[in-house]
Amino acid sequence: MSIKTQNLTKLFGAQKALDNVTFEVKTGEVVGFLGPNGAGKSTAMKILTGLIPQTEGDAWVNDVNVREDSMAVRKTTGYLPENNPQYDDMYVKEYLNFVAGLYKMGKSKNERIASLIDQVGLTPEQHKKIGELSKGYRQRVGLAQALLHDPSVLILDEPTSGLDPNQIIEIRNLISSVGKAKTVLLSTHIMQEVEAICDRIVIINKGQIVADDTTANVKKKIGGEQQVILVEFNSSPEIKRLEKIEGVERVVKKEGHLYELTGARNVDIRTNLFNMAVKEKLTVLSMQEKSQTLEQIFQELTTPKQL
Ligand SMILES: Nc1ncnc2c1ncn2[C@@H]1O[C@H](COP(=O)(O)OP(=O)(O)OP(=O)(O)O)[C@@H](O)[C@H]1O
Repeated sequence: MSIKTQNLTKLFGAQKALDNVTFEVKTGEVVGFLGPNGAGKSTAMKILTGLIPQTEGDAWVNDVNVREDSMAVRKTTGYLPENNPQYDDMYVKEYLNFVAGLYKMGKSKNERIASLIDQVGLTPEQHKKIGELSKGYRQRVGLAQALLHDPSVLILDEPTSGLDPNQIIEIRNLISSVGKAKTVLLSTHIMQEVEAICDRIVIINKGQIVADDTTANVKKKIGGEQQVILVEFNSSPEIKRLEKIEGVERVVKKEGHLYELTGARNVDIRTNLFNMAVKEKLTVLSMQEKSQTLEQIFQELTTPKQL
């Protein structure tokens, strides 16, 4: 197991930023850490990288207890903090050299820096001062800094926040490619990001884990009780006729001759719908099951239910 937390709790004064948080990231996995603002993502990441201590519970990176040996953890962990603080007056290479010095990287560092500058796409901007770089390029410097000592574990706090759509895709591709050989825990608010690059998601809300599974399983579990069928006819039958189909609980007419039928999953609505269409001489042009998006699931798990 590359990352493990057990009953991790963090109090800031009276506020519980983390409340008994237990999760694991297996070696080689890319896991998305999701949650609304203030959910506790950055706090958990700071504890995992040894920046702040937990109040209770334990955290391990590569089987090393973070509280017991945070220096050993730092050697095998690359961390991109949320605000990616860097020295604006330093040149890109100068900064990476400085970080390499902190890791006591020795002579190999020049070669490593040159290859990372290429890998993260910093080549055209490598001669600039960090303060002169756009947000996307600053983020690349942050990633290069996190990758410099070739860590086996990467902890990335909102790596694509504030980037334009092209930069988001570039940084995502970069994470995907470096993620092939590393264990990655990345926090994000962007659901597509999780679907695009993560093997699994851990969703946290108000300091507590509310989901921990593969994206597909989370979708199945949360959106699993109901099925939604989109059906298009070549005419517009009355809603009442569709409501009579066995298993259908709700019908919503969409644009044109398109309808959305919702019902319990234990009845095969599609077969019943098809049989009814044949019987009533309705022509079905298309029929498909609509899957719940990760956004809807995230909303369901992290917003208080209306009474
Ligand atoms: N140093 C601190 N002192 C006091 N409260 C803090 C401190 N750091 C974090 N908190 C509080 O802990 C809670 C969790 O914050 P955290 O930054 O971990 O959330 P997050 O999930 O990373 O949010 P975001 O998505 O907005 O970055 C918040 O309510 C925050 O205000």
